[in-house]
Amino acid sequence: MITMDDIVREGHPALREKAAELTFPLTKEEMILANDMMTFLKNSQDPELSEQYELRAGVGLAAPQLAISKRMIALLIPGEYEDDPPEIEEVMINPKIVSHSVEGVCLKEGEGCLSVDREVPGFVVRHSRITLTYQDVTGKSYKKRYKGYNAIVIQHEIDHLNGVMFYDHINEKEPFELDDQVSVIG
Ligand SMILES: Cc1nc(NNC(=O)[C@H](CC2CCCC2)CN(O)CO)c(F)c(N2CCN3CCOC[C@@H]3C2)n1
Ligand code: NI
Repeated sequence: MITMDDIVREGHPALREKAAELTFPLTKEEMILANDMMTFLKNSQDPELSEQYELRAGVGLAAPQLAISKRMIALLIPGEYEDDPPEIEEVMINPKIVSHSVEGVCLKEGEGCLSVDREVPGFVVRHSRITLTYQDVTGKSYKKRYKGYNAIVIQHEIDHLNGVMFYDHINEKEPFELDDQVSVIG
């Protein structure tokens, strides 16, 4: 199982590389990786297991964070209420933002990253609405639209596939500067 020991931290070259597209059918190893990434997110959101294995909670994970430079991300975004089904529970292969809004959005508390062992204060402004194409582990293609919190998480993960860290987006001089095209959520 994936633990925090498997997640590389800033300074590791994999976090600054452009990851390679996957081809289909996926290898057995790639299928196992997809499954292990989703299992990590589930474990990290489980109060007992996250404590037992000392996991930091995550709603997303990208393969480069495991030093695997492939375009694969896992998303496990809970529903609004305790017993709701997850908002997103998906492993996306070769995800691509094909269009996006002019308007921006950011999380009120800023962002963190499982590969960054420090707080980096500041607004991380992202597209508030995105249209995404991706494939699932069987190779089936999708084209979907996401907005708000879901769009933020997806963009954070796709950034990892392009060697971008969340703090690259923070305005160093004015970390909490906002223009009127940006809404603050969360
Ligand atoms: C927002 C949030 N970020 C958490 N961690 N950071 C991450 O997921 C990083 C990715 C996120 C950072 C900002 C946008 C994407 C991981 N990243 O580095 C991968 O690239 C959380 F854990 C979390 N939640 C809310 C839901 N809760 C359900 C119950 O379990 C606890 C969980 C806590 N919300
Ligand atoms: Ni991250």
